[in-house]
Amino acid sequence: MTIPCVLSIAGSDSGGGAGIQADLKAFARSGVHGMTAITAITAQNTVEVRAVEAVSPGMIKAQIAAVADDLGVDAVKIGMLGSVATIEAVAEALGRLPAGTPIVLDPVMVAESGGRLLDVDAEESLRERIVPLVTVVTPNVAESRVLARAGEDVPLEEVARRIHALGPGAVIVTGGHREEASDLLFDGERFESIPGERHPGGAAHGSGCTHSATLAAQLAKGRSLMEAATAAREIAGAAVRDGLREVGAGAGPVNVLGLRS
Ligand SMILES: Nc1ncnc2c1ncn2[C@@H]1O[C@H](COP(=O)(O)OP(=O)(O)OP(=O)(O)O)[C@@H](O)[C@H]1O
Ligand SMILES: Cc1ncc(COP(=O)(O)O)c(N)n1
Repeated sequence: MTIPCVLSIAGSDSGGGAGIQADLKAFARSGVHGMTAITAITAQNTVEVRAVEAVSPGMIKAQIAAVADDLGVDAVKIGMLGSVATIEAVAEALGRLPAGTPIVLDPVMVAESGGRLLDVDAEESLRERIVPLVTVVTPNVAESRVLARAGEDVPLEEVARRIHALGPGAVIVTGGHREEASDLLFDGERFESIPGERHPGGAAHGSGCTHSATLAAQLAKGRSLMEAATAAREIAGAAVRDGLREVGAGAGPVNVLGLRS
């Protein structure tokens, strides 16, 4: 039996809580081989994003082609993209992957600590160039309202419908910032609520990255969208519950591998 190979196209978090670093831990948790195409390097900790440096579009495309040409890509997770130039490079590279490769997009916009991770002028490119290409997009509530251009008065179901109309296969609005912490899945026909316990005392820096990386890993393993979404909710929730509250002065990193010394 060959192990699935899953590619994360995302930014590096020097604090190890989110981004590429979270994705590799989540891939290991789901028992797949993780590969990376780094889009940007952030100088970041649990309190703030101090600096961001984009990787060149040519180097991003080269990383994706290098792994696709040799190891093969059974699923993709996309996280921080940052700028219009990066979005163009990633859209081009995705077009060269075999048709039907599952692609999960976590539309990262702002870090939990508040720093911007997507240029405001890149929101439209994300909507037009990436969202229509993906199998499933996993915004949190705030990101879903930006993607759908919907204010607070629009019900979440309608927000999900508007995002689906942009062209992805499905939408999962994640519930970390909702009172009941349940995720909402819309596949274009039906809504499914994916419930789970809320862990208010946990540590949630990297929860969205962990969720989307787990979703990609589970799809690479051949799970259905509902099975993969259920596993991603469970694993991300447990990673928040077991999160490293004592690490850093801000929101501590999630702990998807259940590490304790
Ligand atoms: N306090 C919590 N208790 C239980 N589950 C949580 C909690 N916070 C987040 N989750 C779960 O983690 C996953 C990610 O959700 P969330 O809405 O936090 O994403 P996000 O805001 O994009 O995360 P991030 O800010 O790390 O990018 C979802 O499945 C969500 O239900
Ligand atoms: C490189 C990178 N990618 C994604 C996030 C979002 O994660 P969070 O919202 O938990 O800060 C981040 N902070 N840094």
